[in-house]
Amino acid sequence: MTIAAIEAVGLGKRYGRSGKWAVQDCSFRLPQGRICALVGPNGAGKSTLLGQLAGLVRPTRGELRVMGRTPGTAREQIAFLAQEKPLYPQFTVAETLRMGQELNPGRWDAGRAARIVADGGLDLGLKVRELSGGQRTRVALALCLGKQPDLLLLDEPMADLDPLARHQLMGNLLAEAGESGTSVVISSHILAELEGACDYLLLMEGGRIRLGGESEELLAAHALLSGPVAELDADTTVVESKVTGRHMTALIRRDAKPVGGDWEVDEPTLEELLLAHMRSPQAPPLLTPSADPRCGVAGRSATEVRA
Ligand SMILES: Nc1ncnc2c1ncn2[C@@H]1O[C@H](COP(=O)(O)OP(=O)(O)OP(=O)(O)O)[C@@H](O)[C@H]1O
Repeated sequence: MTIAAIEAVGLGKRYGRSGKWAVQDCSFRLPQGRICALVGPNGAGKSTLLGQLAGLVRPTRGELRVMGRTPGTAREQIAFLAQEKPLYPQFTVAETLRMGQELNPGRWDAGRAARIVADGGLDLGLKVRELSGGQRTRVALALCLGKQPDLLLLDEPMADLDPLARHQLMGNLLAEAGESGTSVVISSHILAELEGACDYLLLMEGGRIRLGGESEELLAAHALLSGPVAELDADTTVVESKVTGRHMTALIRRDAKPVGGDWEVDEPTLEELLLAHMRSPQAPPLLTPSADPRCGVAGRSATEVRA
């Protein structure tokens, strides 16, 4: 099997000796070249996991490999855009890019960094402190992509951008990552911006992975039923069901057998899938084979994971 961009087994992080676990028992793989959405409610553990992947937060437990190496020894292969987007306010945009070049000898792609800045119409002579939040995001992203990382980690990068700038920058990011085969993990609360942009998904909640794998496979592993109120088969895994008067809708895990009864059966949208899981913490976790570090064989259908 080729080396995964990320491989985590039993990963955990507890802040302080008696603090609560911010990340717990996380096991998953991210194959190389994927654009992975990392989603989950506030406090789910996304930033902590990204910090671990960047080699900035030491795991309390478990194993973590990035491109086959421990994150601390793979720093030159990783770029991390934290929520705070640390940049030197007194530097101009041009000086910031020069700093990127000097900090990344042998890896820096000046053309790519300049292109990202130019696409935003940014004046290279402006100081960082004179830029808007969205313009700073663009410069920070240029620094990350100019480094030509094998793994790009983005923690809510688009939060301070207007919808048009978000759309534009996401387009830039996907084009640049696609061209270079960079693996990307991007955390966001804006589900609409992830749909269509990401081909892989990790849903976290309470420090644990709830869903992991190819977005299309995860969607295909579920069915959205609607129809008159009726009993579902006892062996059906129901993620969420809602009754309104005599009408019922249910999101279920699909298995090999066809769905019986008089249901109208649809595939859920990504948003429906994620929201139903976030509202239903009792639903069992699900990893597709490519996301399961214990499953060396690709091509099998998604399997439920014992927590
Ligand atoms: N430095 C820290 N010290 C102590 N606890 C922390 C620290 N950082 C995070 N936590 C706790 O760890 C848990 C996970 O936080 P984290 O920031 O990783 O979640 P998140 O999913 O990124 O949240 P958000 O979507 O709000 O950014 C939370 O309960 C938080 O209070």
